[in-house]
Amino acid sequence: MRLKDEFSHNNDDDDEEETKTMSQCSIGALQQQQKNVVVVVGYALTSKKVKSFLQPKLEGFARNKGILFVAIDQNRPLSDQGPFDIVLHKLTGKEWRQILEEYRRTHPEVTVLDPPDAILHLHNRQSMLQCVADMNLSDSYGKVGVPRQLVIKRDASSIPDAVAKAGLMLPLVAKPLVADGSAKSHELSLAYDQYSLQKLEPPLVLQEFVNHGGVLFKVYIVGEAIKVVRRFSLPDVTKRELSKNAGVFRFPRVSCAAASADDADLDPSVAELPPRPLLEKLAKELRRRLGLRLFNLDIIREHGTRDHFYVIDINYFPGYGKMPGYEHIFTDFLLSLVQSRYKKKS
Ligand SMILES: O=P(O)(O)O[C@@H]1[C@@H](OP(=O)(O)O)[C@H](OP(=O)(O)O)[C@H](O)[C@H](OP(=O)(O)O)[C@H]1OP(=O)(O)O
Ligand SMILES: Nc1ncnc2c1ncn2[C@@H]1O[C@H](COP(=O)(O)OP(=O)(O)O)[C@@H](O)[C@H]1O
Ligand SMILES: [Mg+2]
Ligand SMILES: [Mg+2]
Repeated sequence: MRLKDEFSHNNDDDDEEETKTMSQCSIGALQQQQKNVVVVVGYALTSKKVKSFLQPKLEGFARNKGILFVAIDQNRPLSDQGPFDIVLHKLTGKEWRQILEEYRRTHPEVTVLDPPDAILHLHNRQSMLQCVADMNLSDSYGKVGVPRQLVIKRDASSIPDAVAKAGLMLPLVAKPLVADGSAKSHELSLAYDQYSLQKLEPPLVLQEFVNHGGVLFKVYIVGEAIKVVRRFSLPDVTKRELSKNAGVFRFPRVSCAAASADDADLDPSVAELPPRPLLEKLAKELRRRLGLRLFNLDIIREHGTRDHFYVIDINYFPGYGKMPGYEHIFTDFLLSLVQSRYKKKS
């Protein structure tokens, strides 16, 4: 951990002023203004993410706790910037991953949230859920699995046969195999009959649709902290609807809407949050298996059951701005990271 005094930058007695980079100067200047800085967080985020995550309430909170957020300039070498205690990022692309890997190698003292290869694991909707399937979590609080699914790499005409062979039940949710955050990766459809499946565009994952009463739970994880919220989701598909409908229908991003289902008048058996001990266990194990500290899960309860849950999606560095109390949780987490490093050293 960098303590207050180590941070103060005295320009007068610095002979190497000319070799100092712009970002070091500006961090120094910011530190002058913010005397109690203990943690410097470099961030590389999309402009959308900066807007939703780095809200004034977070920056204000952080400032009071001695945390300074500094934008990483992607046009300059990362090593010339900082010094950072933590690097926070959500950018895609091989080039960026290589930059970060190199930086992790040369700056082991910096906590990079999170390792690029661990994030990559979530960019494929098959590997994303593998950890949950392997875990086979089942205890007195409930059971957590993943919907049955099939990966189609190519050749849409083979889908009806492949689905029949695998014994998947309709309706099916068709999801692009790649989940890299692009608009296309969020284009999902619901398929009511086997033959229309030929219209889909591989590579994709075909997942059994699980009726869940139109409500899903978003479980946000920030290190060891967990926060759960309710969101509206797709309504149940009845047997009657299934027999009457045919075709493949694109559906919008229902659960991403800002409207939370937390205050809605819902059937209590649908609205009841998953048991806390079950989520604690799931989150702890996923943190370990995925090697990630910043992610969320979309989890649904099979309608008509009390404790059968399915994880349908895992997202890296999700929309924390929508998580109630994120400014407290996130700043505490950042401080805890630096404190645990400091403890390890002493
Ligand atoms: O922007 P938001 O707040 O809607 O956040 C998105 C997430 O919404 P959520 O927190 O689950 O409500 C969203 O979650 P879903 O995939 O919609 O479940 C994703 O995490 C999305 O990131 P990406 O496009 O997959 O890279 C997130 O988008 P980015 O902010 O990372 O671009
Ligand atoms: N297997 C499923 N059963 C029921 N609903 C699903 C299933 N998979 C996805 N959904 C619905 O589709 C939405 C988007 O799917 P998701 O896998 O979360 O993709 P994205 O990464 O685009 O958020 C979910 O929030 C949920 O409403
Ligand atoms: Mg989702
Ligand atoms: Mg997702």
